[in-house]
Amino acid sequence: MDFFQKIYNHEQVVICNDPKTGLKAIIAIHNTTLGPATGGCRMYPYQTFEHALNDALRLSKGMTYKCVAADVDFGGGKTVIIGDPVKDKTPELFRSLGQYIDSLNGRYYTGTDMGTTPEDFVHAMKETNCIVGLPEEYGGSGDSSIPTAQGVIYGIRATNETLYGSNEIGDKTYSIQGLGKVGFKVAETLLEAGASLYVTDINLEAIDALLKRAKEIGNLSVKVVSGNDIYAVEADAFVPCALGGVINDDTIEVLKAKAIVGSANNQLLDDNHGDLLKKKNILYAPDYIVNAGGLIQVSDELYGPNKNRVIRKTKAIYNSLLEIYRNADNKNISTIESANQFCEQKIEVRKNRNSFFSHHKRPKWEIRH
Ligand SMILES: NC(=O)C1=CN([C@@H]2O[C@H](COP(=O)(O)OP(=O)(O)OC[C@H]3O[C@@H](n4cnc5c(N)ncnc54)[C@H](O)[C@@H]3O)[C@@H](O)[C@H]2O)C=CC1
Ligand SMILES: O=C(O)CCC(=O)C(=O)O
Repeated sequence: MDFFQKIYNHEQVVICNDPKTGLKAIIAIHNTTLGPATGGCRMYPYQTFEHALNDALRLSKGMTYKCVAADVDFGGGKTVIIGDPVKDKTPELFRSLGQYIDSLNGRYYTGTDMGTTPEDFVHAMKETNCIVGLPEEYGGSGDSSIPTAQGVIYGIRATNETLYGSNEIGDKTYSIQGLGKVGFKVAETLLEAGASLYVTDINLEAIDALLKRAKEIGNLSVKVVSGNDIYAVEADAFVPCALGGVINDDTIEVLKAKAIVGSANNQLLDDNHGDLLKKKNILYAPDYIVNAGGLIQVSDELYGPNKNRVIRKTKAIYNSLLEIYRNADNKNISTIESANQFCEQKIEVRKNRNSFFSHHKRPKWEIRH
């Protein structure tokens, strides 16, 4: 497909190339109808530029929807750095990225995503004010995976409520893919509630750490499975907390879980996989609804951090998801279609208001500099 066709629905795509620091990155700004774009920065050893571009485009579009659904006055954007987070990180690389972000003059704010940590952005912040999710000692709101994990737990509760008429989480079995910043915390909460788990991670240290934590909690109902075996285990809910695209023709074929609720961005390889899940009677919690906790926290920083506001907005994930499930059921559509319609209607309303009043004066609020 032609490059411009591919980016047709995006407002702007910035290619960052700095041979002096080794930075190769793509910043994708999808839509700024609601406000300046925001979205974390992922670092991954993409095999090709095409893979990286596709990821940036899909992730930034997801951020637009996530902002609408979470009632956050931002638009959707995302950065991907092509590189290995274990070997290729340097302070200079992140300072260079900071300069590119700064060149966008407040059109885009970034922070962490898979493969990056708040500490990386302490370097980037030396070059730009447009950084969120910094460590608390640098004036940020700290680890955004905490509210993200809380949001996933609210999502699991709403799903259990819909399927079983009770939002209890402790009497069920969950299969968790990925025990990183979010997946580990979700696993911990489920174990504390008394649940049984199947877990997998390509990082064996993460698995060891969870087994150790399970011992401390006193719940040893953790079974470790390898790789793709996670899809076929008998679980009440599959909880994807690693990569996107994991819900596809192959995995839907073998999935035994009755529901999917996880933090991974872009879990469905394609939106038509939402229909396939519906056909198979697997209740899918749209990823961008349940994983909004981190976004809620980092965007809140721009008003001055306030933990109570973050907790209140993260809790709202529970009712939003119940409403999306109800609408999907009433209209006989997939849950992702139900969530998309909910967001697209809101964007349309805002677009009309923007063109009526003077849209170019955004942002209306006083952003901290
Ligand atoms: N951190 C946050 O606040 C948010 C994270 N997300 C999404 O949630 C997902 C997880 O994010 P984090 O926990 O922050 O990332 P992370 O990088 O801390 O953890 C990801 C974990 O998945 C594991 N993993 C990678 N490939 C795997 C595979 N094929 N099979 C099993 N495990 C695999 C990694 O070893 C790592 O332990 C990502 O898709 C991210 O975009 C979404 C919203 C906010
Ligand atoms: O906006 C951010 O910096 C963090 C949130 C994010 O990237 C996400 O929810 O995927």
